[in-house]
Amino acid sequence: MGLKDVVQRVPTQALWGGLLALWFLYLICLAVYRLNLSPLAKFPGPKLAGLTKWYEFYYEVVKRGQYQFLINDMHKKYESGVMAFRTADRHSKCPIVRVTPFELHVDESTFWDELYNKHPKSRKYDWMNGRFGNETSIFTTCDPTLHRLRRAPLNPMFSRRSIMAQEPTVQEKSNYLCDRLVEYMEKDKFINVARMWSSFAGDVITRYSFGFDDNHLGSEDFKACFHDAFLALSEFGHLSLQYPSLGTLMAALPDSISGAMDRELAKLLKLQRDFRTTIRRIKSDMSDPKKQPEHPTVFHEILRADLPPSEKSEVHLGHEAQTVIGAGLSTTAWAFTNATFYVLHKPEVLAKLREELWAAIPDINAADAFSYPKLEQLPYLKGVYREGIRLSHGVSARNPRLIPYPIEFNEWTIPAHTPVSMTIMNVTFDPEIFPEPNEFRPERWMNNPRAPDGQSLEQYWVNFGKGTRMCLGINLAYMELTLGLAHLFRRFKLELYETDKSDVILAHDFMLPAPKSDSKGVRVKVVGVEK
Ligand code: HEM
Repeated sequence: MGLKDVVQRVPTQALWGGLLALWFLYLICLAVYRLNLSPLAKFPGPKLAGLTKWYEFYYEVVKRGQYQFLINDMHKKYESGVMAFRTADRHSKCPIVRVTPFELHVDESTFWDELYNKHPKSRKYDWMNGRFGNETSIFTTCDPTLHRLRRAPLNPMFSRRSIMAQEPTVQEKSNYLCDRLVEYMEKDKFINVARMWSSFAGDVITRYSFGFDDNHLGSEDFKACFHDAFLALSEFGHLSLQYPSLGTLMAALPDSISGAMDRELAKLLKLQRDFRTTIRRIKSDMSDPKKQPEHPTVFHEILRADLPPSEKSEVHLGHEAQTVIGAGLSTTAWAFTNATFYVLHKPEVLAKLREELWAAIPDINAADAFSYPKLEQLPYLKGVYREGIRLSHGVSARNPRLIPYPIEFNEWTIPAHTPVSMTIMNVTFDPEIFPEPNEFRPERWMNNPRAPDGQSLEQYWVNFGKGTRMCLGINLAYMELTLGLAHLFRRFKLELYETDKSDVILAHDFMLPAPKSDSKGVRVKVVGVEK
């Protein structure tokens, strides 16, 4: 009698009962393994987090981007035992906790350099990189060798020298933004600041990527921008991390159905298709000298680079376009929004900024009035945009790395290949390094400041990441923020309109930071033009 005969003779009910029992047995063994036998079982943290990823699911998906806040609480709640190298206040804090069955999280600012800078062979965490539907881009490529290959043609396009050549575009967009502000003043209408800066940053990076832009700055109330669409995508990311096929499913749905489900997400899905169409067009135009852009663009250069054909496919370059444009737009616009809000919220900051800008730009019509080489030297302006970036976080989510050998951390040995994450805000809001971290204080960046351990404060300037995976667009971000803020505050008098701190403070971590969900946005009115 074969297995088939045995199965046929067993009553169906008993068969299902047996399968269920086996499944329960499997779950019990899994629980025993995860809580007692796994190499991570010795690390502190809630039992539920060590048992199942449903714990994270609940806080990220159901409670909408709350897990990072809970992780911060875990560090306060759990005792690590031996701890003795920071101030007394920190001794009670456990710097390492287990946040899922497979991942550890560290909250110890001095460890940032170790995790992100000292192990070039570390990889990103595959599980975390499927959330945006752009899994072959440089941001989501986990393997360090493949990442190096993909990043190599992009690095020269974002060097300081190449970005200096983009100044005319940033000046043109800044001037256009100012023309639009006059329009709003004449109509006495408020402006949604995040959408305005999103249009600005989006037009700049799209122009540099492809040689044209969609003129979001010219759209009514800046509504054409992708601010809300990228936020919708990043919230959806929490769900598609747990169920990766959902992203593929959404992308396969007709626009009418995805649009009915989530208008902003549907806009983003359409954008993904538009990116592929643009890449296809650039590719087919490559051999026609009449169809070449006047200035080098990111994607023309990648297509000219000596790379394997797979690295020039429409799908891969579509992913790369989504990354470059999405990363260039959302983070920069939110830093701008925070800087704009806090400058207007703190009269003493506005006064100091105005004093510096008026001294540097006595005549706004002079040929070099807003020249970048001049304005990038202004220390207070630099402090303003740095605080805008710091308080806006850049990326609010934890960012894991897997190191291919065991590493030591305090009294702990972290096993090889364990996903270990840290979170930018834990460093940039560390009160020992950034006293009164919630305060917008441009002065903290002036006169070569030092951290309490004697190191330059630059060591803890981690909003752009560190090491080989550090932000590609840092030079462009600095130029946009310097010029955009200088034009805005030198040329206009502005007032906040029905806006307070709760419109910028982080309330949801969707990987991109988001304020309270009923925020109407940071809004301003233009109340005067400066001469
Ligand atoms: C204030 C503005 C910005 C902030 C705070 C910021 C922050 C970051 C952070 C934290 C990362 C992740 C680093 C890591 O994984 O360790 C990153 C990566 C990246 N950023 Fe930015 N970014 C900004 C502006 C820009 C701009 C303007 C661009 C335009 C090209 C850009 C393009 C990228 C790209 C392509 C990556 C992926 C790099 C890689 O994995 O190799 N970012 N950025």
